[in-house]
Amino acid sequence: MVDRANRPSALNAPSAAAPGPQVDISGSGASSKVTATLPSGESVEVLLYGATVTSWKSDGGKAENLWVSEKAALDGSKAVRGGIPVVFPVFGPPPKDGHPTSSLPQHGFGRTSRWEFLGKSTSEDALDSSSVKLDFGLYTSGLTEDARKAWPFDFGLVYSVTLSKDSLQTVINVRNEGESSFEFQFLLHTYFKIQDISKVSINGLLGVEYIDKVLNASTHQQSDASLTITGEVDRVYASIPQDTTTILESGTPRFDVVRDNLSDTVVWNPWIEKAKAMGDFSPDDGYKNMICVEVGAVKGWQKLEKGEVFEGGQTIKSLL
Ligand SMILES: O=P(O)(O)OC[C@H]1O[C@H](O)[C@H](O)[C@@H](O)[C@@H]1O
Repeated sequence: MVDRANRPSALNAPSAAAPGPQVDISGSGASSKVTATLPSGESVEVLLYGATVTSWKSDGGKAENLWVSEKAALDGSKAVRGGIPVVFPVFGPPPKDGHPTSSLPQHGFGRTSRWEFLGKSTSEDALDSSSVKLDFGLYTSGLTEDARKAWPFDFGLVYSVTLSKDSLQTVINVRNEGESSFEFQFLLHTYFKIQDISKVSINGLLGVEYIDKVLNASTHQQSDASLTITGEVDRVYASIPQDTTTILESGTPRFDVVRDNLSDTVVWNPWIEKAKAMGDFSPDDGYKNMICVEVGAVKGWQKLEKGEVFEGGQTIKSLL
């Protein structure tokens, strides 16, 4: 359990032992961000706006794993086009049927709220496998008035981002802090950086049913072991039995995406026309260098009664 009162006082207190992970806070206001770097060079950067991971470098800091648009707003004026936006409490356009999320914007308020940095915890061992965990919090009191009116529930979110040498783990903890129950959806909208979309394939979805948003939300079943991307793709794969989805480039595994207590995965690439039509998507041909593989709980709703907690997340492994 994260202690909400635990604010980082001495972020990088000197110690006699070998240097541990370095954690820094920089920028101000909506541009504030937290950066953590391991002694071996790997790093992660998290914008407080949306608790959006905007960079994750592995391989000693040499390989950036996340795609961020050159025109992404990083000043809190708009959800970040890239990195790992946090989608909560509704995925996509909210239902129009009077569901309690109906007045929220697309993908909810998680990615457009200013989160608090709750602090870091580190672990180190003799084998140079240190890791650092950064905790971020968002509570009803931290919402804009508009968001609070649109979704009038008392909740607490703690989002933990753990950087290890070859992996990044991002986990949400959702607590119902109010008197009445509420329903929500959650998704980690990860934009993976890849070299060439024409050489990418995605494994681990064989046999899974999906809703194809490009084909009028019709239902299909994944019949190929490898999904390749040759045009716009926007699919919601639901109730996936396999824990791991693998992104390959030229047949070589590049990323493993391991789901924890989340049963769905969205695969999205806007392709040529949709990429051009998005004002914050740049360069125009950036769609060749990104693929969104987004783990979540988005088919149906997660319900929490008073005092109940939901936890779910992903571990993404860079396989370079
Ligand atoms: O433009 P955004 O609100 O960030 O949404 C970007 C995309 O997110 C998800 O992947 C959805 O499945 C897509 O339908 C949507 O276009």
